[in-house]
Amino acid sequence: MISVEQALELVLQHAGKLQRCRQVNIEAALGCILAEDVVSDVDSPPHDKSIVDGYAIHEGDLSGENQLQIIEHIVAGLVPSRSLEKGLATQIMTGAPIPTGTAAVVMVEKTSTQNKGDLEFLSLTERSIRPGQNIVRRGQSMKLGDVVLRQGTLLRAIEIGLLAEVGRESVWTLIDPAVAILPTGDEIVPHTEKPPPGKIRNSNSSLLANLVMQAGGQPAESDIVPDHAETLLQAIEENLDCDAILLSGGVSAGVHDLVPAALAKAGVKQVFHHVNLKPGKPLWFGFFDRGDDRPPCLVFGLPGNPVSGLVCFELFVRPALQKMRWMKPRGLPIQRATLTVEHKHRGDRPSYWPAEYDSDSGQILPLSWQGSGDLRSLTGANALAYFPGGDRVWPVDEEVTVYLLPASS
Ligand SMILES: Nc1nc2c(c(=O)[nH]1)N[C@H]1C(S)=C(S)[C@@H](COP(=O)(O)OP(=O)(O)OC[C@H]3O[C@@H](n4cnc5c(N)ncnc54)[C@H](O)[C@@H]3O)O[C@H]1N2
Ligand code: MOO
Repeated sequence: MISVEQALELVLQHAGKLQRCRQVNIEAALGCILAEDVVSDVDSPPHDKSIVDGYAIHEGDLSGENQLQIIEHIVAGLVPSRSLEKGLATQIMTGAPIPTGTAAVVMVEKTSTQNKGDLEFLSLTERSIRPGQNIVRRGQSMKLGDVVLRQGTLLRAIEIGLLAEVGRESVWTLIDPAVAILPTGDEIVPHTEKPPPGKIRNSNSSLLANLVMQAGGQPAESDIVPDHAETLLQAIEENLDCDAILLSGGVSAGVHDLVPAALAKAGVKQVFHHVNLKPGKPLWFGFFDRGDDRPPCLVFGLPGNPVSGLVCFELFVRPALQKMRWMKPRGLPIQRATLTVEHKHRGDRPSYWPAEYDSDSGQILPLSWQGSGDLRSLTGANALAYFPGGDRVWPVDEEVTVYLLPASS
């Protein structure tokens, strides 16, 4: 049986960068991948500006000893109309353009003013003022024509703010990977129904669809596919145009585990079946060549047990979606953490055990978990703790590797 590392390498060998793009308004671009280089149409700041509320002064007055005559008050949105000379000062607000002849700006807190008739005078309490103090030069953070965002960038709030700063109403972005979700099994009923004896609700479609969305994909949930070879084949064929298909169930050794045979019949080429991990061992992976310039449709036969499906998604599907979206296929972030309780590991398979990670203390608590069908215990999990294969007692304070599950905010 291949290892997790070998399986991931094979998955990534077959995952290709998607190329189809669409234009979106920047208001709707959060989480999208930028498909163009973005160039600034302005200098930022657009003028030499003050970074404090205060007074602009001339280089002849940098000693701070002279009393200066205030000649103008520049509030936000105004531009100075008079140049500075020795003995003159202009009141200026944060962000306002400085008058020509300005050598430095002194913060208002380091000044006092005095009226003499119609005239207003400024005294400075600060001495030996540094030339250029409190001034940011035009174009210091970006210049007209600079490439400010590169193709392939994930658009977060920060990048969208920058798009607004360079005047973009819309941008070209990558179309999210289309991911079909096919739940299989005669025992599965829609989650909106009360399951009769022997049946179980379909929780995997909701779980997987939301994992896909969290990973930047566009899920399409299909109806439950019964354990019937022809129906299964048809459901697979209908979805081969997608960028990926996630089947759930029917990949282990049961009499109704029809998925591998149906995939072969649909022309999906098997790359591997079974990976040395727990939970998730029966994972099936293959690809379908779509016969055009698009990368192949990746097909994952996920084990039916919800936690097995979740673990396989995080270890293999997430990195594949990252690669499709031009990102580094890093998968989940990894940390080292110390165990808060002893953990007994049994079995040859390396395990990914649901756990609660505390980033403040760097500690990890493996949860009391009843196995791959027990999704309920994972409501307290924010991580998977990794234990290599082999029977071993892991003592308190021993360091282990943990994979951090994504938070939705
Ligand atoms: N003889 C063997 N039996 C099993 C093996 C094995 O190697 N040899 N592997 C076990 C492991 S490990 C797992 S994991 C499961 C996975 O089996 P399948 O992928 O074939 O999944 P099913 O048998 O169809 O279902 C397993 C389990 O999950 C429930 N399920 C299925 N679909 C859904 C759904 N959409 N929503 C919620 N729950 C679902 C299903 O009812 C079963 O309880 O096989 C072991 N057996
Ligand atoms: O992986 Mo099964 O993956 O042990 O439940």
